[in-house]
Amino acid sequence: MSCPALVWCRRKLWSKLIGPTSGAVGCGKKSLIASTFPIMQRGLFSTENAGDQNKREKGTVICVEGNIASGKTSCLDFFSNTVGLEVFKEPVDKWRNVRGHNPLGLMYQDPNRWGLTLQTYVQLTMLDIHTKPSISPIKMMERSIYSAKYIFVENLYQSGKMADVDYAVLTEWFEWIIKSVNLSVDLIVYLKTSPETCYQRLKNRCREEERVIPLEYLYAIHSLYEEWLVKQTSYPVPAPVLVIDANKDLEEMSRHYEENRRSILSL
Ligand SMILES: Nc1ncnc2c1ncn2[C@@H]1O[C@H](COP(=O)(O)OP(=O)(O)O)[C@@H](O)[C@H]1O
Ligand SMILES: Cc1cn([C@H]2C[C@H](O)[C@@H](COP(=O)(O)O)O2)c(=O)[nH]c1=O
Repeated sequence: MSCPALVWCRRKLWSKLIGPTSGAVGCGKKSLIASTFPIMQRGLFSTENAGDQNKREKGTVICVEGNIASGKTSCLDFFSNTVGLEVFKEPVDKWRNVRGHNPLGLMYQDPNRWGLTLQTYVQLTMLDIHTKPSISPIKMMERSIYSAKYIFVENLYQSGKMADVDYAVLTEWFEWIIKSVNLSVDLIVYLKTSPETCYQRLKNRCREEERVIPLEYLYAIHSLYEEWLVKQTSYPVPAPVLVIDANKDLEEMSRHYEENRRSILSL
C-alpha cells in the first residue's frame, strides 16, 4: 500500500510537470489507448479501472524489452535525466558477481549445468527491482521478470539445455511469484532489431562472458520475443506494447526518443 501523502505529492508533481494528457499507443497487433495518468478520481460513477488504480498507487511502470545488445541500456540512459522518472537497469553486474561467483559466465560455458543457477538468481533480482519503491511517478525498468521467464528460461528449455525438473521448479517459483506479488506493468517498450544488428553491437560491446554467443542464439531470442510481444501467441503479455524500430544508429534513435517522448513515457 502506498502512503496517501506520497501519492498526493506524486500527482501534484506530475500535473506540474506535464499537465493532464492522454495518448494512443501503437501495439504489436492492436492499437491501445494509454490511460490518463493519474487524474481520475475513484467514486461511485468513476470509470477508473484496475490499471488506472495501479498507476495512481504505484506510479507508471514501463519495461524496456529487446534482444541482447538491442540498445535497452542506451534507451534508459536517454531518458534517465527526465524529471519525474527513475530508471532501473538490469543488474548484470550482480549476475556476473554473486559473492565472488559468476553465474552469467558459468551459464554461457555450460548452460545444461548452470542454466537453473543463473535463472534462479535473475528471477530473484528482477523481483527485487519490480518491488523496489520509486519516489518518481514513472519507473522505467530494463526488461522484467516476465522476459526472464518467457524468453530466457524458455529458450534454455526449448533448446534442450535445461532439464525438465529444473524447468518445473523455476516455473513453480515464477507462477507463485506472479500470483502473490503485485508486479503490474503499464507499458512494454519493445526495441525491435534484427539479430544481425544485435550481433554487431554485441561484438562492439565486447562483454567477456558473451564472446561465445553465436548469431543463431540471437535468432532464437529474437523469435521468442516476436512470438511473445508482436504475434502475441506464446505467453501472456502483461501490458500494452509499443514497438520501436531500433535498427537505426544512435543519433536517429535519440531523435526518435525525443519526438515520441510522450507515447514512450505512457503520457
Ligand atoms: N542505435 C545504436 N546504434 C549503434 N550502436 C548502438 C545503438 N544503441 C546501442 N549501441 C551500442 O551497442 C552496444 C549495446 O547497447 P546497449 O544499450 O548496451 O544494449 P542492451 O542494453 O540492449 O544490451 C553498446 O556498445 C552501445 O553503445
Ligand atoms: C534477463 C536475462 C539475461 N540473460 C543474459 C543475456 C545477456 O547476456 C545478459 C543481459 O544483457 P543485455 O545486454 O541487457 O541483454 O544476460 C540471461 O541469460 N537470462 C536472463 O533471464
